[in-house]
Amino acid sequence: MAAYPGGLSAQTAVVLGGLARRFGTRTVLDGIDLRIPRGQFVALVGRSGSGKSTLLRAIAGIDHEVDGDGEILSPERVSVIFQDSRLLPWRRVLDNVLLGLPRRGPHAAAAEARARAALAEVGLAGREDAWPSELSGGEAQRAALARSLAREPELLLADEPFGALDALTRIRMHALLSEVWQHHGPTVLLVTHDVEEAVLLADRALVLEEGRFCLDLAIDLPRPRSVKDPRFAEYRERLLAALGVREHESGSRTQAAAAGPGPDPEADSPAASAEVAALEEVGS
Ligand SMILES: Nc1ncnc2c1ncn2[C@@H]1O[C@H](COP(=O)(O)OP(=O)(O)OP(=O)(O)O)[C@@H](O)[C@H]1O
Repeated sequence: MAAYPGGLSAQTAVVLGGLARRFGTRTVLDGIDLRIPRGQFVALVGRSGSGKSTLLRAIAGIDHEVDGDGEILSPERVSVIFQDSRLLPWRRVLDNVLLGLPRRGPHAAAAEARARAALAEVGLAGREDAWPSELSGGEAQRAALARSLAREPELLLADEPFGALDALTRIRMHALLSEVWQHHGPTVLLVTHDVEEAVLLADRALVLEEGRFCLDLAIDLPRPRSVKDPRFAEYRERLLAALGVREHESGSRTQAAAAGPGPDPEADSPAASAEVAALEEVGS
């Protein structure tokens, strides 16, 4: 990626001009223009294979084979979380959160305090000495979020971080991410299949289709947000329409516009459904 003419301003976290990515003869990203203001929560939605992860990897600086112009906050201010927690199994939870942070010297005590505070913030106080194998899927993702928070990122890139979680855990994670964003105010780019996740959490939803954005939608809903708000349904329908999904195909709740991992069947039990309904207000 070449430097962007004009570069980042103090108000901008990401700026891309004509970003392209080809794999052999196949063009996956075809001239993406994007400017993300600092502090904005952006959801990146698209069908499976539309190039969401490819775009996130380009922004994260993991993929250097991209063409076009762009400028992103420097890597030490960017943190990435993935669908799997990527915790190192041979390190205890606290040591995972401390990865890459100073363990010795004048900044070690402050780093450990930040790591412990981040674990407390995600509800894992008391689990610092656990091994990753002792955590549930949701706890592991919370530990991954803590690892990001401990770095105090200005840009948080999240590639379907809740995609492998059951419905109930996913809703709890929505509330947690919403709180974290409101408390710390990082810029967030969240890749998701789930249009309801996008409308619950984001200020802006981008729909990627055939290598370009076919919709750039400002989501102007007050927080805390509820799926029961009639305007919520309007945003949801607009996103589904952009994805080419008709209402009767979309199902009742949080249906992915494209194939993704299904919810845990146990989460659809009557007790779980009641809890889901109670939890559906994010950020409340
Ligand atoms: N390293 C690679 N080599 C060749 N093709 C690739 C490579 N990485 C991605 N692709 C292709 O690029 C396209 C976009 O992939 P990408 O993972 O970005 O899609 P996605 O929108 O994130 O999909 P999903 O929602 O299923 O995760 C896919 O067709 C994929 O096969």
